[in-house]
Amino acid sequence: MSKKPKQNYAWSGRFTNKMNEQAFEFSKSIDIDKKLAVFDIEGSLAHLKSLLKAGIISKEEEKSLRNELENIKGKIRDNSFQFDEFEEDVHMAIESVLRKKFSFGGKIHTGRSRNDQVALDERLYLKDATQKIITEIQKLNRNLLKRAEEHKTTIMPGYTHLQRAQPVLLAHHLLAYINMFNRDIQRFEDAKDRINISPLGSAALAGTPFNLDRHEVAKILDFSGITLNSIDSVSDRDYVIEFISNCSITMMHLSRLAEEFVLWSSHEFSFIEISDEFASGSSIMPQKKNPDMAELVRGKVGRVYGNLINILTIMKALPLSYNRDMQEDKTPLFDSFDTLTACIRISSMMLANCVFNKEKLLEATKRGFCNATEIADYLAEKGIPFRKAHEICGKIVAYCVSKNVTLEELSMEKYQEFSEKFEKNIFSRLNPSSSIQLKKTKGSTSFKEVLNQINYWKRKFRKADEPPRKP
Ligand SMILES: N/C(=N\CCC[C@H](N)C(=O)O)N[C@@H](CC(=O)O)C(=O)O
Repeated sequence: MSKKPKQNYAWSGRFTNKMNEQAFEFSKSIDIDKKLAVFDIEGSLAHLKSLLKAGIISKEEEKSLRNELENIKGKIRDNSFQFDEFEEDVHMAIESVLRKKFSFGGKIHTGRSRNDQVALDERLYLKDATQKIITEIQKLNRNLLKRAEEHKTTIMPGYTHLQRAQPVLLAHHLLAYINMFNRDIQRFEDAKDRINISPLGSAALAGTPFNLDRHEVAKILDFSGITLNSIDSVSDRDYVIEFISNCSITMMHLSRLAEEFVLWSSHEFSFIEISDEFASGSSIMPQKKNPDMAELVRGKVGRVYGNLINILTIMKALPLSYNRDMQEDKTPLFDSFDTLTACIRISSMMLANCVFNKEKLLEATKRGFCNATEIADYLAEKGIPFRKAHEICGKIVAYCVSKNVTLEELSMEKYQEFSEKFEKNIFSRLNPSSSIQLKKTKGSTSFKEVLNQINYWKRKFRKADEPPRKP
């Protein structure tokens, strides 16, 4: 005997039969969108005020509904609220409590549709999520700055094409990440302008004949304004796309850091030792210490990129305005937030707890001809056109490769065979520390410039920590 689903229909007037059980299971979203419950209630509380002002509900009705909504909110917060699994979604689940409790409970949905309601809930969720992500990135950047300051004189090879290129300061390398993550913060900040607009009052798509003060509702919910077009209000999911797109860029940056953790912790590099707390072992090979956290961060990028393609595909070619397809936006949205938050936190902890192997980092600058550009620059300073200087230096490197020696090991006579411009001071120039010291351009790896960069970020972070000035 087939089990009849107990569905609570808001549209029972129009329908003779209940929905097929499997169709109901297929289409309900309560298990996913209950994450929006607290935001849904905030929206309903603001809507109540608007209904009261428009004379649609009485003061007493407003009070009873408000108290019940606060009661549900409290239960949701302490996890004791029982979502009715026979309701289709979070909006219905909360509204039905009011409908069941009060004869006037259904008045709450006057001048409102789930179409503007869900857009509102998502925008409220995103206001919160965006600020949380920004805070997590700020913490990561502070950890990066701390490590950079500890290593403001630690020298390492800088790479291009993953080939040793020129000596740089480890601090400089870490500061590069601060710049990347700071741009991520700027992107999330910038998106706030487009999130922070209230769609409530747009109703299903056409607006409502009830005299609802949309600005008042926006003010109560701390939005900076209202959406301009009711059709766009319920059709739009750009804010979800933009958020996941911003998450994807941050994940991409995290994946680059993760990749360097994986490479640098390998025996071949031995630049860092990942703390035991953030590594794992092998069930068979006793010697192994695997950088699993970094690999997982690298791997989870796929989820967030997938979420971006998911939401872009959901929205592609959808006719205006609301379509049920859009219900599918919650999974990629929530997953992107959860995944990114977890990845930032673990990366930050791993970074804070790893040990940089200063000796190995320096040693690596001494092999691989990291100092070859110094020779070309030296000759160019002596008036030889850089192209020619490059060629001379290239020949010296080729000679060293054939003899299996370093640039430091060549004699003065040998240098002069390649160019009479060489003088004794070439040898001090080959030292990685002087290569760093001699850099003059702003933003370069010189000790002075790196210190300037450290101080720049310190000032910036200090300023961000100051309490906002009262107007
Ligand atoms: N079914 C519907 N909207 C549901 C929005 C909520 C849904 N769970 C979602 O997350 O998208 N649209 C109806 C209006 C309504 O139910 O309020 C329509 O336009 O005909």
